[in-house]
Amino acid sequence: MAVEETDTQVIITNPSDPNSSVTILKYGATVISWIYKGEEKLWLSDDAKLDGSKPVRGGIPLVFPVFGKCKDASHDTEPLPQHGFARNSTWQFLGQVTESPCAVQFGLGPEDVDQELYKKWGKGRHDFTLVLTVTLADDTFTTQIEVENTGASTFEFNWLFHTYYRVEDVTDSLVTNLMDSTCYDQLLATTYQEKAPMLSFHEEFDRIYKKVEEEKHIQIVDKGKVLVTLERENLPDAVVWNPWIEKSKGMADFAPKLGYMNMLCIEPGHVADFITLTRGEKWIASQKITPFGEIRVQTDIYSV
Ligand SMILES: O=P(O)(O)OC[C@H]1O[C@@H](O)[C@H](O)[C@@H](O)[C@@H]1O
Repeated sequence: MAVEETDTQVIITNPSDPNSSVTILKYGATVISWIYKGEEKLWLSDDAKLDGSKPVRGGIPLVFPVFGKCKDASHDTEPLPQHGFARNSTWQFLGQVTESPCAVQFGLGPEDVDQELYKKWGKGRHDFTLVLTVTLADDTFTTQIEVENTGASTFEFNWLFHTYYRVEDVTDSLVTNLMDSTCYDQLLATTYQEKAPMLSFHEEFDRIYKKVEEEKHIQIVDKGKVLVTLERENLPDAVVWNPWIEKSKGMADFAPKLGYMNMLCIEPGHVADFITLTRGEKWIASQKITPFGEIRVQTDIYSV
């Protein structure tokens, strides 16, 4: 069977390759595993809580309606906790939508969110439907989100696929095609133009790359081999994050303690500013991940 549902999760197996699968936890509609040809591609902490007691440390947590903690006291999302409420709500499994490639959907509405938490967003007046579509094709894995404003009040939101990739050694990993983008370094609280043709990782890293052109495919490269080619639709910003030693030590659900060496987050989103949806409007965005590729150098000046 290509799609198997248990009380807590949904597993998709590629009918043409039993060694390729995706596991999605209903809690947060969090993808917790993507195995391609027998190899796990996502990082999941050994101490990640999968029982709904806190957002999952690893996989692909979903960030909505706010990225980080909103610092603007007058904004609707300001009372919400870091990264909003989608990652810590149990989504409804809507079923399989296509057979080949195999795709499943999950839905979230205000009724699925802890009411105390939900009311922190615009005093509970925003009505919305989120539909997540997870598609496992032979050589690609796609997560797509549709946000619909089903209420009378206009709302503003951020979206982010907080994707944790598994890497062998992060100090050997390079990230391409962010050169020339405007970057906000969250650790230094400064904005500058990225000049490095490839990013490398030797200390804590927490940056938001803004308005990265859709034609640019962000890649993770390890010793000349492309581990990930990431295509984005409607997701102009990309957060690149590694907590390194001290920060990961401070996270109770982060294990093993040297796990920061084996993970790298590349998080496509719309976070540098808010998306506005008026009554009845829909917004759709997706990330498509290919676990290989040719190295492509795409700068603002030339593309190979
Ligand atoms: O611990 P959390 O809430 O899952 O957040 C993890 C990280 O998520 C990243 O997206 C942020 O840029 C970091 O600043 C943050 O530390």
